[in-house]
Amino acid sequence: MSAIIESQNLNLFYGDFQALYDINLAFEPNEITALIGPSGCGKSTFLRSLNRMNDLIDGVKIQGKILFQGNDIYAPHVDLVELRSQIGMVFQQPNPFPFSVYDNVSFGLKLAGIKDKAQIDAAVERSLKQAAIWDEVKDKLHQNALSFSGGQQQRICIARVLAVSPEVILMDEPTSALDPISSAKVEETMLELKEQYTIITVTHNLAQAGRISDRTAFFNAGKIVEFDKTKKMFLKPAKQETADYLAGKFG
Ligand SMILES: Nc1ncnc2c1ncn2[C@@H]1O[C@H](COP(=O)(O)OP(=O)(O)OP(=O)(O)O)[C@@H](O)[C@H]1O
Repeated sequence: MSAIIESQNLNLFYGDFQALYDINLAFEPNEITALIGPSGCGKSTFLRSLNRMNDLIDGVKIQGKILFQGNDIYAPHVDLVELRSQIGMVFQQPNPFPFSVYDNVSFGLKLAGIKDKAQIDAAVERSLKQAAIWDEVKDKLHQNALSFSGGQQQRICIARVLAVSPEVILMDEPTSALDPISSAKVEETMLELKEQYTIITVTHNLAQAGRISDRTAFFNAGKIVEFDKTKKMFLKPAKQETADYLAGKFG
């Protein structure tokens, strides 16, 4: 299989501080990859590099390449709105806009210039169904998204990403702000979504990584220590450092 998105010798600096060192990771389509590691090891920084969210931060310097479908996303003239519709992101805190469910989910389509109401209605329904929230909101599409529970808001945010038909979905601790039942629903949704999308998720929850991910990348101090199939890494890690982290000896 060939990777849908990959980093090649990625180094990232915040001013003088180097946060990532020579990261080479290739992500297979239709898989969930978990990024794990102790606090501050660079997981979120790496995730944000994959759709250029770090561009928003002053003083960031990036070396190396991120190839998406073979093309360097840091090449000049890359359209960032288009890039972020192909590589969407879901954040730790559900962050719906303070307007209706319908307006949240259709936001990206309208931004892309789509005006046909029937087309927008169909995309809103498809996305909410894929995000496993349709049944809960179908009669409340014009209710403010902020009036729903945290778990529902997170699935509305997932639907907002899906509406613009991404290939890759980046998730930064998507369940850590949720109660266990909402978390389980989001995990179930992720497993359904991988049939059609590629998911890369940061998680502090090793049990969650074990439950839902196909592969795991273990970061420590800005470097990749180990990257392998999750079952293999969790049962028989290649490096002592990984074994110690998985055993809870640090981090
Ligand atoms: N905007 C920034 N400016 C300067 N340094 C930053 C910035 N964002 C992150 N860092 C530093 O880069 C390093 C990696 O941070 P990052 O948030 O990527 O780690 P993480 O593994 O995602 O951590 P956590 O699990 O706590 O979220 C840390 O030392 C952090 O302090």
